[in-house]
Amino acid sequence: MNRKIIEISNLVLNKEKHTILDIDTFYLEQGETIVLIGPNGAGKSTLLQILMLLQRPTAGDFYFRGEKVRWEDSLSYRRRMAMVFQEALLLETTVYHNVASGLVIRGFPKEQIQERVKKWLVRLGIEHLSYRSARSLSGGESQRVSLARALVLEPEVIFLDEPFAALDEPTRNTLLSDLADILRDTSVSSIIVTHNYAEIPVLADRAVAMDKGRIVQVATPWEILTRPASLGVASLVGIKNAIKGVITGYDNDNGKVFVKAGQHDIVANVFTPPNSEKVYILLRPEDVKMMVTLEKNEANTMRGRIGKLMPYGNMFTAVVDCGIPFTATISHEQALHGDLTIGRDVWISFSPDRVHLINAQAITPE
Ligand SMILES: Nc1ncnc2c1ncn2[C@@H]1O[C@H](COP(=O)(O)OP(=O)(O)OP(=O)(O)O)[C@@H](O)[C@H]1O
Repeated sequence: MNRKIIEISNLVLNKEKHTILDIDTFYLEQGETIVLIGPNGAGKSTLLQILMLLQRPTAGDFYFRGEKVRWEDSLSYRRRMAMVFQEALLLETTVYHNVASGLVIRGFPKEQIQERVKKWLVRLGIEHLSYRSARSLSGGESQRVSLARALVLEPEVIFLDEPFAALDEPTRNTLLSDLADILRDTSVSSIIVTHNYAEIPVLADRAVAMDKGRIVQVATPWEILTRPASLGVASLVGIKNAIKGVITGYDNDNGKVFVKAGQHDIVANVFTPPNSEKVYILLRPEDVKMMVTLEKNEANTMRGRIGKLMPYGNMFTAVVDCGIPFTATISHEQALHGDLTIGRDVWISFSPDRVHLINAQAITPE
């Protein structure tokens, strides 16, 4: 059985002599959630518009449930989809009528409308707001209404374009977790655009990274967060250490690669190293441990001085100058008990398992 709900290939969108999108292949499977990331202007929203059949590409194949899309019937496909935007676009009426409106337009019988609207108001925790004017709602409540409006249609695919971007952090976190539960419990397939990589492990079955109108990586959440394919993707997923190095040796039997970075010899446990001598060493700040006293002098342990402290969610990161700067997150204990002072001499350490190497030869400075 073809589990692909949406499949596109060789898709190109040109506007005013510029290529806005150029995508070889992309698909979305039944029940799957894809999180789409990319810098501003990468083409994420434009891709959603094409997948929603709101914009026709210049060229390319587009299949919906295995059948070639008929653009002249775009409305019939759109009725099987729903969209949620960053700003809740609500009608100036009650919450109940906002949620019911799509079903009314589609001519559903009254009892079915009441039943479905109630179900989704309850599911999104907004039943108590049913008779409130949509105008009087907070940002978080409005976005819950937007989600209910989309989900009440029981679409086959739902597209969400930065749905949490305008919300404060606690509101965002509860809504994020509720949405993740809903997406797991229903058979709806979804594509969610975000600039917040922390949403990837909560929501995604697969993550897709775009840049300059192209798809540059498709990966599992774990892969994209720890094994980004390029410096661009690394910066999108919060990798704060991208250190230039040169490969000095290999231990192929044990999957080890030795890299010189500044005056340091770094060990990476990597079975398929990049095909170049010059590399970037990529490391998540969470994988760099900072210590005031040295516990064990293992591989990849070095001495340095705290040069900068920065907020990082509810925590901090320290930039430790070891000849080259390494960014480390600081444990709760260290944050609470005052090990943090700029100028303090510390040790940092990271496991060879956590080191990801990418080719630096292919990267030309912009
Ligand atoms: N109708 C159009 N005519 C010309 N250029 C367009 C048109 N629509 C989009 N673009 C350009 O296409 C590029 C992709 O825009 P798009 O909004 O899809 O990016 P995005 O990844 O969603 O960005 P953001 O994260 O800022 O929302 C941008 O450079 C934009 O200016």
